[in-house]
Amino acid sequence: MSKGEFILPEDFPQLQNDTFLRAARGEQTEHVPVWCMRQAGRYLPEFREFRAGKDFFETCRSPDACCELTLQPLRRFPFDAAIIFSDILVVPQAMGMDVQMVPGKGPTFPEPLKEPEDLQRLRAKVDIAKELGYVFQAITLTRHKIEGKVPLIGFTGAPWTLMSYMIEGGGSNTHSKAKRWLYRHPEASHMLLKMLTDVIVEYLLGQVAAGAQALQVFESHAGILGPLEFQTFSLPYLHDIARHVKEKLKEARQEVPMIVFAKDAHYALEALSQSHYEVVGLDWTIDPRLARERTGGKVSLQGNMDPCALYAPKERISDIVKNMLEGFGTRGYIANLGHGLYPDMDPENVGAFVEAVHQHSKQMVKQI
Ligand SMILES: Cc1c2[nH]c(c1CCC(=O)O)Cc1[nH]c(c(CCC(=O)O)c1C)Cc1[nH]c(c(CCC(=O)O)c1C)Cc1[nH]c(c(C)c1CCC(=O)O)C2
Repeated sequence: MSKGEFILPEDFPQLQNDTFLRAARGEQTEHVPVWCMRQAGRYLPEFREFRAGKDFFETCRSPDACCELTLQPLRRFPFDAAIIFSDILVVPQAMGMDVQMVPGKGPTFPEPLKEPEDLQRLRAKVDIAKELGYVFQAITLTRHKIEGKVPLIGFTGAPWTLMSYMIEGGGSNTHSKAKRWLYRHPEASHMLLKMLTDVIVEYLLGQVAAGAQALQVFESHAGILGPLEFQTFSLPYLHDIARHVKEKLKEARQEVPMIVFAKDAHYALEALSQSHYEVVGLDWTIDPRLARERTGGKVSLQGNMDPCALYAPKERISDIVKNMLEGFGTRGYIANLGHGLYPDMDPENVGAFVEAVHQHSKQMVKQI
């Protein structure tokens, strides 16, 4: 696929269930759509079996494997959307950094960025089609193989979250190495965030050209910033991403809803609801009614059941879901967890969550 060449929607099987897309646009649907972050993941025995003995990023680079892993959860549960199997750390790889997934430890950068001079190690101009073409191929293949059952979501990490990984070199409790840059090297920090933003915009446009029907931007490390730091080092870049992606899509007469998930960013709810994203994703620490109030009906909301509620017995899950639905209401709402599924979660309880969302929301819609 050459740059700027758009595959026409009619090339793909027709979409049969558009509840997710309609809810993202703020419309009333017959039932509340539901999907789960990390729905393609280790809680599924078939996922563990398929991934066994294979390197994580090798798997990410195989379009066939990504397609299979994306489809696995759909064979079990009536999810209303699929998310392409990949990882946010393919972007730092595309910029020239080595990233490995170490079993039991998680993502690891053998040579993280230490000082501003290290920015010179990054590719100044990234050939997105060359470096990340495998993700685009995975999306196109999956969009065909999904046979129009549900929409396919593409995604990226947000600049601050990626920057923090690139400097920390892996997971961290304090993120103090990355935050040190913000306080000590603000100019170099902005330089890096801008570089990431440029790559991310092209990457997301490539995903849409390849067939992604919605885009989610993961600012997973928002909560580690305070309000002022978020306003300075995260929000402007989240804005720029949505603005530039939408501008380009408009030129190509395409419309794709965008979701921003800034985990633990309570303080930024109002700002996020005015940041050009159709949907704001919420973690479980925010009360649904309060979130509606603070976002003032400007955006659709997505979330936000505590993933750990899936450890509860099924009847209790049903009650928790009912309560959540009553808090959010059924219009302009996409049910999800407040973060990803954990590997030790019981697939049966995930099924109970999905069923409870559909069942309770259908009842509620009938009573409107
Ligand atoms: C921070 C982050 C990463 N990756 C991602 C984020 C943002 C979301 C969040 O806040 O969790 C995003 C991501 N990672 C993965 C997906 C696939 C789609 C889906 O959600 O189903 C998505 C959307 C696959 C994956 N990415 C990863 C797995 C598990 C590892 C495996 O399959 O071997 C999956 C299914 C690995 C990964 N990748 C990353 C981490 C922290 C880990 C876990 C490491 C561990 O616990 O050992 C970085």
